[in-house]
Amino acid sequence: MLSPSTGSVKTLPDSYVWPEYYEVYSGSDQPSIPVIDLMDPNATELIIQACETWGIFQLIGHGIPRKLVEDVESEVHSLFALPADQKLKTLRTSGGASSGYGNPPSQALLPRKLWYEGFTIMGSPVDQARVLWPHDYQGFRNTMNGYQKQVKALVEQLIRIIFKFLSISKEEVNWFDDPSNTCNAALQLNSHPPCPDPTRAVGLAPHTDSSLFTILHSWIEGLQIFKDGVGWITVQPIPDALTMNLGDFLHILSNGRFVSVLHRAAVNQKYHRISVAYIRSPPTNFIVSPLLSKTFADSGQVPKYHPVTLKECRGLKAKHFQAALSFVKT
Ligand SMILES: O=C(O)CCC(=O)C(=O)O
Ligand SMILES: [Fe+2]
Repeated sequence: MLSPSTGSVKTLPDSYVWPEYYEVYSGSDQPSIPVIDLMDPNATELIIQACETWGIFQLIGHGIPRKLVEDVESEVHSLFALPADQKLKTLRTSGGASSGYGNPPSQALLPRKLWYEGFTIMGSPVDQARVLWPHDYQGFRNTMNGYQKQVKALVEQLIRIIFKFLSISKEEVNWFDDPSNTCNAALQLNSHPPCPDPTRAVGLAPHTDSSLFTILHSWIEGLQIFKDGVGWITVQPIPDALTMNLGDFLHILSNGRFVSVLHRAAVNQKYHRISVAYIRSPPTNFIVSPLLSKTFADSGQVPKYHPVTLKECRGLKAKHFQAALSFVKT
């Protein structure tokens, strides 16, 4: 996590200097991430194709108003602009509240510090908002609740499209519509202030998400994805688009057919970059197994992964980080 003085430093402190430099592909033939209009009559085929070849796409025509996204961005800036000791009052602790200020769990396994501050919201943000703004928390709470509600409906629409293609029946995913499953979605707010030496610092280290699906928004360039055969590619923000990236659980459910995209966040010298990720996962203890029949009759019916729960997957990630999925492979 960034220390209180980091915002004003002119030189990158050693603890933030990464040994490895991630070159980004800059050829003129750089393939571009699919942009899909949800109102397109062929949206389903385009989404499935993007899931199979990229594991990520940008979505327009999704119906979430620009004004709401702008309000979220503005509330998130106000949150990270608060004094450090105020933010630290909501610090997430192991075994404590799962909402609040803190580092990604992977930080402990990384060789250097991330140029990063994060804030996680599970369920209603009201308790943390009250601590951060004791006299005026309603604006933050209402905006975040409003965004969570709309983005949740959008994710569910997309997951339904994907489940239908995978021929997943209602019984197989009875957890998906269960109203008591409120804790399998998180709003992850990410902040990367301007950095004095962005090529040697890392905002978020390369990772895949332990989710079914993540919906991301940022106005500022910084998200990069790894494409086999090409290398690291920058995702160019498009006005009004939301970025959809698939996580480990759709990869496992599809028996490896859908890509769980490797991605990272780069930082820059000029702008304070904010990103907002809505992360939708299966319930913590629900066992996910590859689906072998029906849609993928051609894939040889050999499961590529053992059945696994989110809890187990998180445990493996906390121990082995990006090597985690190799422990679930058959
Ligand atoms: O900041 C970004 O664009 C990526 C964020 C991300 O990967 C995450 O929150 O898991
Ligand atoms: Fe991510």
